[in-house]
Order: sequence, then structure tokens, then C-alpha cells
Amino acid sequence: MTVTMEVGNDGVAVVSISNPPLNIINAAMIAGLKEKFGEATRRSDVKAIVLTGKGGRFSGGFDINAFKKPRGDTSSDEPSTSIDLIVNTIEDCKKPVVAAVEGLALGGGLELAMGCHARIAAPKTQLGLPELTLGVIPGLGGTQRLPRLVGVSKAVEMMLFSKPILSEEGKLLGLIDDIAPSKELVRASRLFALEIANRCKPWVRSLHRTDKIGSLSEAQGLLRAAREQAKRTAPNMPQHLACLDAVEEGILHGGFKGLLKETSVSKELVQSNTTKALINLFFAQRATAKVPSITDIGLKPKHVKKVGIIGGGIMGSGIATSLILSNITVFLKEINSEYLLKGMKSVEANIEGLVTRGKVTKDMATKALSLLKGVSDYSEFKELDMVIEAVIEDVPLKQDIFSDLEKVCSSHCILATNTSTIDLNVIGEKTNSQDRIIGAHFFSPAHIMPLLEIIRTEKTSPQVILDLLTVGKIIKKVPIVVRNCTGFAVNRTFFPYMQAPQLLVHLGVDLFRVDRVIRNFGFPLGPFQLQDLGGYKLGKAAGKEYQNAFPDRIFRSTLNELMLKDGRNGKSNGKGIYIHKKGSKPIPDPSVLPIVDESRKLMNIMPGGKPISVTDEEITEMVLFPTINEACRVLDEGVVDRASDLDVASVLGMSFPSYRGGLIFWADTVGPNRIYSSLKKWSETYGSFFKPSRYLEERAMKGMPLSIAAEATPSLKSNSKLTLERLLLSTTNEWLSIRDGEIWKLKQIDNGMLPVLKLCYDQMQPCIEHCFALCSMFPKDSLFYSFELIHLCMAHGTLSPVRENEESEVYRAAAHE
Ligand SMILES: C[C@H](O)CC(=O)SCCNC(=O)CCNC(=O)[C@H](O)C(C)(C)COP(=O)(O)OP(=O)(O)OC[C@H]1O[C@@H](n2cnc3c(N)ncnc32)[C@H](O)[C@@H]1OP(=O)(O)O
Repeated sequence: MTVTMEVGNDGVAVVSISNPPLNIINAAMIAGLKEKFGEATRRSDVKAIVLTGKGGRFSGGFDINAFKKPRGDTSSDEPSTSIDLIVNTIEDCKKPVVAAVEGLALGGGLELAMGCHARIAAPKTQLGLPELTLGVIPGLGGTQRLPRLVGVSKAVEMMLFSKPILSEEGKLLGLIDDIAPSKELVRASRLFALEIANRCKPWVRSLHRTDKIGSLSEAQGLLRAAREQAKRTAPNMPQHLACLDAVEEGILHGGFKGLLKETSVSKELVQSNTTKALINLFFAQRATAKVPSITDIGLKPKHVKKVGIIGGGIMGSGIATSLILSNITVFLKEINSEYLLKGMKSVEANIEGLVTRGKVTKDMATKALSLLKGVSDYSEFKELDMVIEAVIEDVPLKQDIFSDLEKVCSSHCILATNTSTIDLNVIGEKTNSQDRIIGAHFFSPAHIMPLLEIIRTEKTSPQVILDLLTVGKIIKKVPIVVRNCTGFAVNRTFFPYMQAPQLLVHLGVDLFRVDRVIRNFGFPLGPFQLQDLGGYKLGKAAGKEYQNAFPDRIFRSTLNELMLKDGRNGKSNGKGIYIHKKGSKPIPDPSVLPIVDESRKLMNIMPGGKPISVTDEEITEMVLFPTINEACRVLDEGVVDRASDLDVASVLGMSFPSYRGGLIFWADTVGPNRIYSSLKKWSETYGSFFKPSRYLEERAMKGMPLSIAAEATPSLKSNSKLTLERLLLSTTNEWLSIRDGEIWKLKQIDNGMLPVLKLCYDQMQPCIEHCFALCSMFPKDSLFYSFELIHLCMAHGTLSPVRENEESEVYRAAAHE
């Protein structure tokens, strides 16, 4: 990370920031900027300053790692970077400053540029303030300067939707003063800066402008409407309203007051659960791109240009839509011309829908559709780079298709299946091509849902995995590589989520109440609504797979069968637990209740024949704790590489509420111990469906977070066991810490431990933060490390808890000190 300065003969100092790959702004960069700006201001040979970023990208913003601060740590870069750097150093600089912006200027990057007196951008530069997606608000003056540069309406839109614009639009809006080709960017910026210095161009401090704000009543009207919209569309995201409050403060009381409000709101938000959850997801999502022994062994992805899709149903046509929109030619194969026409029409309808919603331009749509070819035989398949099978979940049918594909495709063609549950080894059983067989599990609707679950078997070659991973990224999905098992990572984890509601209903709970409670938790649909969407035929087929694979923990409900007997297949035929009419929301169907009663009679599991009484919170937990329990098994078996993969998968594949950070992140905030105790209690009353898994039990007993994945433990062991034990024995000072209301004793640590502790920091963050909330009275740094150490010790079984009441004297003495 460097900040450099070069002063040219023209008297312009070019200050360049460099922190590859995205020139992320951190404390060292801020210090560097202040130093170089101080020097440029003092030097008499400097008339003007150009601020630019090295490596073709101005800046991706402020370092998000800084937001991972433990709860209770209210320290920040005092005095506020917003005032100290952007106002005092840049905006109030005695010499004109022009930002030369290229590639992207996002978040703090754009805020840095807006603090300058003018901005020159290269073509197609992305400009945006995406902070709200991370649970924070723009904190370097964005809430004040953007409305002053582009107007309140556009600024609010850019911030609330976190959607960047291109520099061309920025120029029209007044955010950018001029566009210059990349090669000319710095030269054009130098000239512009000199023109300001020579008073040939205005010297504009954005924060002082009012001309774009409009009248007070107009601005307040816009903010009112935006607040209403935010309450509707982002009800659990406090940052949206907080952002609007900061904008309003600046409009009512001036830009500087607005900055102060922005700073104080930012500090509060950084401590919020929502921010911690969203930041967890940001890094979790990036981690999915790194697949051990696949992306780190120097393989080069092959260029996949032509893909065959077998089956033009909902899934096949959705996948085809995604591919052709990303410039990949698709050969869609169906068994006859009638089905083929239907499939092609379905792709067209998908694309039309995207055009109507403004997601795709008409030109893009025409180009995409020109890449779609319908076929009813395999004659074109010789030339393909990949085939994705997307037919119904029928094992013999899939096996036949794969043995045909092996014959008709070239030997380098990737053979993928979109199955959502069936074991890949079974699908490929009749072939000799196991090394190129892979799962490409899309989620419905495939052209909209962002997740792509990539399933590898023990035999799938690393090259094939890398190639599909690359295709996933090209078609703008978030690919997660998982290992083969029934249901893979996502459906396997979530099968109890579909089963628990069935169990609850048979215990006497109202099924519409279950849906309502789960929606209130933050899922967009309740589990029964979801069942209606998937259809009861599919539910039956998937249920069979789970019954075979996990007979010890399946709830064999009779409801599905009765629904089908009554002609209810869910949304596809308009009749399910809800009534589905085109163009309107599903309505609960009271006529389903006699069927539910019949099923209850058949199952006869209500204790004493009476419905159980449960609170809404218990309903949520009885649905989600078994889901977490299954996620624990998925982690234990190594189906995913990291626990955080399940956070991403749950949010993007199952619509788990993002503001709760993903399934495992949320589970760790609830606490493994509580989840374990509840499941244990329910398993004793209601049976093995709730039986806690070994992984959950172990973590509950040791007080370890679930997010420390199975594979992390050996690396901790190998790095630290001996050192830890030696240190624990050789030092004499005693430290105390509290966790979940319990006091833990441990010995003081010395600096030699710090590298080991750092290693564990990321994995242990949620737990450390939880501890922090309880222990704000302890000296900060020492506590920080002690908690990491505690978890290490627990992982090694070298530390056991001592109850608070037994040690309360010692505890009080330490706190007092
Ligand atoms: C005070 C201010 O108002 C607050 C802020 O500025 S908050 C930050 C605002 N900026 C953002 O939200 C942008 C976040 N970044 C992104 O969306 C994407 O990284 C991007 C669109 C800029 C680039 O995407 P892409 O080229 O695919 O690169 P991507 O893989 O995401 O990122 C490259 C690396 O930079 C890291 N990174 C990206 N943005 C980061 C940030 N703001 N802070 C810390 N690290 C960041 C990524 O984690 C990744 O690290 P890794 O290689 O170790 O996994």
C-alpha cells in the first residue's frame, strides 16, 4: 500500500493511491494522503493537485475489514476521516484538487473524489455508493455531497438501490466534470486543475453547493416518499432510514451539520447486528471463489462457448436464458417439436420479462435470442463444450441420457446435470466418464436466482470443476462448489426446513400460522407456500430420496399423498395449500383444512390426541433448529469447504434473510448450546427427527461456534497445541473472561502467541464479539486476545468453564482493577 506524489514541470502534483487490486482505503492510506497533501500544500512549486488511483481502478472504497470491529469497541479513526481528510485536507485545500477517476470509484472511493474540486473520468467508469448493502451508510460525506452534485432524487436512488452508474451518465448528471480516454486521463486532469488554479474554471466545494437541492418542500417530499418505500422494501434494514435522516439533516441545517450526523449514525450502525451480518455475507461470498486444490493449483479455465441443454422445462429454459444473455450459444434439446416449441417460447418469455423490468435492453434481448438454437436430436452435440441435463428427477432416464451423451459428445465435453437431489455417482453409473460428470444445480427461476451449486464427486477432475466455476461467474451467478451426497449442500440442509412444518402441523399447529411466523422471521415465503411452488409431485420424488438416504430422521407425512389424491399439485395447477391465480398473490385455501385433519388422523402423533401449544418463537425454532442440525452434519461430512459457504447458500438459494447473516452465522448468534438443548428436549418428546447431531453436540459442549468448520480444527491443532499448553503452564498472571454468563479462567499470554491468535481471529469473530458485549469493563486489547485464546483452549480441551457464582469474588476483583 502506497501513496506517492510526483510534481511535474507544469506545477501539478499527481498524488496516486495504490493498494491492489482495488485501492481500498485504510488507515495507512489516509495517513499517506494527509502527508502528501500537506507536502503539496507547503511546496511553492505546486500550483494544483491531481488525485488518482494506480492500476486502472480509482478505489473500491473504504476497507470493510475495519467494520468488523468487536462490539463495544467504539474507537474509530478519530478525528473523523470525513472531516479530517475529506473536508480539512482535500476540500479546504489551499490548492485546487481534481480527481482523475478510472475503472471504479465506489463507496469511500467516490466520496474521496466528491471531496475534490472537480472530477475527470475515463469512459465506462463505475460510480456508486453501495454502502447500504453492507448495512452502513456512506460515511465520508457521500450522503451530503452526492445530493449536492446530482440532486436529491437521483442521489437517494443511487444510495438506496446501491446501484452504480457509469461515468457517461455521471457527466450528464453533473457528478463528473469531463470524460477523457484512459490514456489521456491524467493529462486532462492536470490541465483542468491548472485551469481552476488560474481561475479559468470554477473552484467548487461540493459541500457548499445548494443549487441542485431544490426547494425545501420538494426535497422533504422526496425524502418522505423514499422513507415509505424503504419501510416497505427493506423493513429490517435500519441503514436505509438512517441514510435518509443524514441527507435530511444536511438539507435542513447545512452540509457540515449533515456530515456530523452522517458520522454519528455510521458509528452506531457499524455496531449493529445487521451490519455484522451483511459484512459476514460480503466476505463469505468472496470466499466461495476460492476452492482449495482447484483455484490455487495454476489451472487455466477453458473457454466454454457452446452449451447443450437437455430439457426445455422451467429449469432448462431458465438455464438457457442465463447462458444466452452472457453470450454463450445454447442448443436446447427436447424430445419432440411440440415440447421444443414450448421450451423456446419459455426462453423468449423469460427474456421479455427481463426487458419489461428494465433489466435487459431490447438490443441485448435480440442478440441473446440469436444464440438460441432448438434441436430434437444429438447431431450438433459433437461440437459442444458442455451439456447440462435438466429433465425430470428420474434415475433411469438420467442414466440413459448420460450414456447417450458419452457416445455423442466429444471426450472433452463437460457433462453436467441439474439434478437437485440424486447422487451423481448413480446418474453416471452407466458411463466411463466419471471424471467429467459434474452437478450444475440451478435454483428456480434459474435466470433470476443467483446461486449455482456445483457438485463434484470424488472422480470429477479439477479442470472440469474450474471450468464450470468460470461459467458460473460469466453468467453472473455465485457458484459454490460442494461434495456429492443426497440433496447436496442446499437441499440437504433445508430438507428439515420443509419437514419440520409438516411435523408441527401434525402436532396440531395451524399451517397458515407456521407460514406467517416464518415470514415474520424474514423469509419471503412460508414453507407451505414454498411447497406449493415446487409442486407435490416433485415433493414426493424428493421425499423418497431423503427417506432412502436418511431413514433415521425423516418424518413420513401423509399430507403430500392426500394433496395429490385431491388433485392439488400446488402452483402449477393453481391448487395447493393456497389458491394460485395468475397475476394475484396466493390466498390461503380453507378447503385444504379437512385434508390436513385427515392426515392428522392417519399420523396420530399429537400427544394425548390434543394439539400442542407453542409460541411463535418456538415455531421458528422448531423449524430452524433442525435445519441448523442438518447443516452441522453437512459441515461434519465436509460437504462444503467452509461454514460460511452455507451462509451464502442459505441466503441466495433458500432466501434466508440476509440481514441475519446466513444460517450458520445466525445459529452462532443464537448459540450452539441453546440449539442443542432445545433439540435434545424435543427429541425426547417428539422423536428422532430432532436428535442433535454429533457436530452440534460437540460444539455445544465445548462452547465453540458452529462456524469453526471441521477442517479448521486440525490446522489450529497443528499450529498451536504445544505452544498453547506451554504458555498456559509457564505464566502466572491470571485472567478472567466471561462467556455466556460463565466465567472462564486463563493465564496471561505473551506476545509469542499473537501470530497464532491472529490466525484464528476470522473464524472466531462472532463468538469474540458476543463475549465483548458482555465484558465491556475489561481492558480492550487484552480481552480481545484472551477470548481468542479461550476458544483455542476449548478446541484443545485445555480449558473448562467455572460457574459465575463459584468465582464471583475473583470476578469482581478483576473487573474493579
Ligand atoms: C466510509 C465509506 O463510506 C464506507 C465504504 O466505502 S464501504 C465500501 C464500499 N465499497 C463497496 O461496497 C465495494 C465492495 N466491493 C465490491 O463490490 C467488489 O469487490 C467490486 C465490485 C469492487 C470488485 O469486484 P471483483 O473485481 O469481482 O473483485 P472482488 O473479488 O470482489 O474483490 C477483490 C478483493 O478485494 C476485497 N475487497 C473488495 N472490496 C473491499 C472493501 N471495500 N474492503 C475490503 N476488501 C475489499 C475482496 O474481499 C477481495 O479480496 P480477496 O481477493 O482476498 O477475496
